[in-house]
Amino acid sequence: MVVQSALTHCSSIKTCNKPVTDFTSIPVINLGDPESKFLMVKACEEYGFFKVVNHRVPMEFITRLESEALGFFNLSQSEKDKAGPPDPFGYGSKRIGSNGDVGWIEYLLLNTNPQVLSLKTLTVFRENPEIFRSAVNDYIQAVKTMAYEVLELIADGLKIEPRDALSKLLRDENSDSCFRLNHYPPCPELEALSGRNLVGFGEHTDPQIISVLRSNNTSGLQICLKEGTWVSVPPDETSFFINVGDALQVMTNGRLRSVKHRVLANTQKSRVSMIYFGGPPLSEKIVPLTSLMGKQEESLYKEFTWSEYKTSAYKSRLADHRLGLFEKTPSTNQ
Ligand SMILES: C=C1C[C@]23C[C@@]1(O)CC[C@H]2[C@@]12CC[C@H](O)[C@@](C)(C(=O)O1)[C@H]2[C@@H]3C(=O)O
Ligand SMILES: O=C(O)CCC(=O)C(=O)O
Ligand SMILES: [Fe+2]
Repeated sequence: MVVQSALTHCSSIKTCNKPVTDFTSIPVINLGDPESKFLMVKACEEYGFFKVVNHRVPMEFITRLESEALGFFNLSQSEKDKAGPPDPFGYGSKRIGSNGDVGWIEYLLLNTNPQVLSLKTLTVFRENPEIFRSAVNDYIQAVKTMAYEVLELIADGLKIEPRDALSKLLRDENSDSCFRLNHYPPCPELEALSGRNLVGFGEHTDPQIISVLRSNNTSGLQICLKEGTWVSVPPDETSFFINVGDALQVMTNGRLRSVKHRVLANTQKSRVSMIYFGGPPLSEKIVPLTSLMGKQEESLYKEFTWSEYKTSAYKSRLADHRLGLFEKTPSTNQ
């Protein structure tokens, strides 16, 4: 994405006032800590968000994929466009989804099934598609393993039985998961003009069960706290950040909350992020887990399958409160 040509589209991309406080009290979970299951549940109840350290994902997988991603994003615009437009998989620039959202971003959206790694994507790597394919697959495999562990710890912490009630949905061969490589180029000109930041990825919640995010050392990610304050998440290239998604909120009958988040483009440095979105099979009914429900407790949500939710989500704009349509008593906040 060339800065000069992209600037001509700036008028449609939102800007944001910069000063937002740092999220200094971010819950940091060490996967080796015997207390981690309780700390995770507390973090998911309070924020729907936490940082994972001691994750056992080899740093080599992370750096290899980051360098492959940069290799792709540094190609000429016409080369990158051969891997687009996203349908939803493939290369996209500025447009996010198909309902009018735009941001200061370019990205590759991929299917996590190694067999289905989009042919369009591979066309860009004519010279050596296997290098890119194996970097993506090694990374996704390692991150999936960590996501299963995180979901099993959350199930333990919530006393859900069996403990794989959540993780089995991601382990399923029909799991509807996806993977995203995001690149937010710096935009120094804009700051000079207005002292504001361009929105890279507008505010939203992730529709799936859980998202596992890793970025380089460039700031930009912000989350929205319960009372509506936005805080900046200090970047940490050696750790992962976990987002609770809408489906997990429903499966816990609102006990864990899906976190509203957004990314602001940095004026000086480019940000590269990689996110695994763990979703259930399309046919899965998304309902509160019985072992979590009190005797008289009723579901806060109407019954729906992941396929129904996904169809509805993909018709929505980023900032829409997607779960609203499925709440028995529509909420006013969010
Ligand atoms: C505007 C949109 C982009 C999105 C599909 C949607 O219509 C609403 C949800 C968006 C989101 C957010 C999390 C993930 O980045 C994503 C891949 C997803 O599953 O839901 C994106 C969708 C997208 O970029 O296509
Ligand atoms: O790029 C990031 O850091 C987060 C992007 C995001 O929220 C998403 O792709 O859903
Ligand atoms: Fe997201």
